[in-house]
Amino acid sequence: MITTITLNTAIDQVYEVESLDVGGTNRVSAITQEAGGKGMNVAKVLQYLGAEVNVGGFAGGTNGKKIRQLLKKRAIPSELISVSGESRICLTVLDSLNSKVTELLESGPEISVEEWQSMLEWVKQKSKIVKWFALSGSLPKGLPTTAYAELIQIIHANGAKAVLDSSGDALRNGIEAKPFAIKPNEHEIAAILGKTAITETELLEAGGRFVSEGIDHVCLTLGEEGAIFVNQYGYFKANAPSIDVINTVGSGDAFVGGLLYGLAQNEEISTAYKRAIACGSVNAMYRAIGFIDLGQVEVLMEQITIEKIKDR
Ligand SMILES: Nc1ncnc2c1ncn2[C@@H]1O[C@H](COP(=O)(O)OP(=O)(O)OP(=O)(O)O)[C@@H](O)[C@H]1O
Ligand SMILES: O=P(O)(O)OC[C@@]1(O)O[C@H](CO)[C@@H](O)[C@@H]1O
Repeated sequence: MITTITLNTAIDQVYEVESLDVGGTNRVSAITQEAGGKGMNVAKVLQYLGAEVNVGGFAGGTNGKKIRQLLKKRAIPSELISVSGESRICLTVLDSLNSKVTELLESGPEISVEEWQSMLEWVKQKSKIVKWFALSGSLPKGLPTTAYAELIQIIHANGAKAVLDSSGDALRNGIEAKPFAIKPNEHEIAAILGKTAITETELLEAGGRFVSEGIDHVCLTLGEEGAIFVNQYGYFKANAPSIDVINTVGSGDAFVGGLLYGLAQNEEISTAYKRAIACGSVNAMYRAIGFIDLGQVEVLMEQITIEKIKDR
């Protein structure tokens, strides 16, 4: 069993328009609606891969009710904690003519101290029986920036492992709790290092430092450029396959899904890395967020090469 936790769940709505006219009237040609927030996408991908998965997080109001319904429709078991605030809607607008993706993300509900305590207690109980966790996404208002660090400490205390995918202070503090794996993109790493841009050398240095500090797998995603991996055996670089891109939103989550699947199955690590990249790329080939086609994943895995840059 793998549990994904999304503290800021969402209804992910995707609108496709022919050519987005900012400030004008736009007619929507296609709509998809899904339970969203990063951990939900990780769970969808894990389910496609055939893993046993369940989801935790906060959900409130009519949007929270809808999120539960959407999960039920997909037969993804959910143990969301009810909150008094309203869960958010995240809107992605796909401009098909200009191949542009625009995201409009609500900030989500404010979480009370009591609601956060319920989450800590839930994770305490859950990590006694579940070995693998994905902790994904932004923190809703009301939570301390140490929220992921607190969850990781509880998960570790029970001998379970966590993969963290967040940004800003939540990522910086989460890294200090030494999760089993992290998956920042290059911009997220640059931001926590106080930079606006980052070179490959700086990325490698940061990855090496995180591994020295106790993180087993540092996975730095580079969009169409693939990913850099740092682990106890060295520094590696992998290409992303060449694809026809429709919507890259959720590719990072699909990557985490593929990685977690491989780690939980105790796969050869290079296979798990290739699966992660392939899942991210396949997600980008479809309009829906967190959709993968298993056959496509297998095909793309064959097109990925992992090259060792240097030893550690
Ligand atoms: N244009 C692309 N072509 C091929 N593969 C892609 C492309 N964009 C993303 N991917 C795949 O998805 C993986 C994750 O992408 P990316 O680095 O954009 O993650 P991210 O920024 O966390 O994404 P998001 O936050 O939108 O979920 C990449 O490592 C790559 O395998
Ligand atoms: O505000 P967060 O949690 O950082 O990101 C939210 C979000 O953009 O991330 C997913 C794509 O990765 C979408 O499902 C969702 O809308």
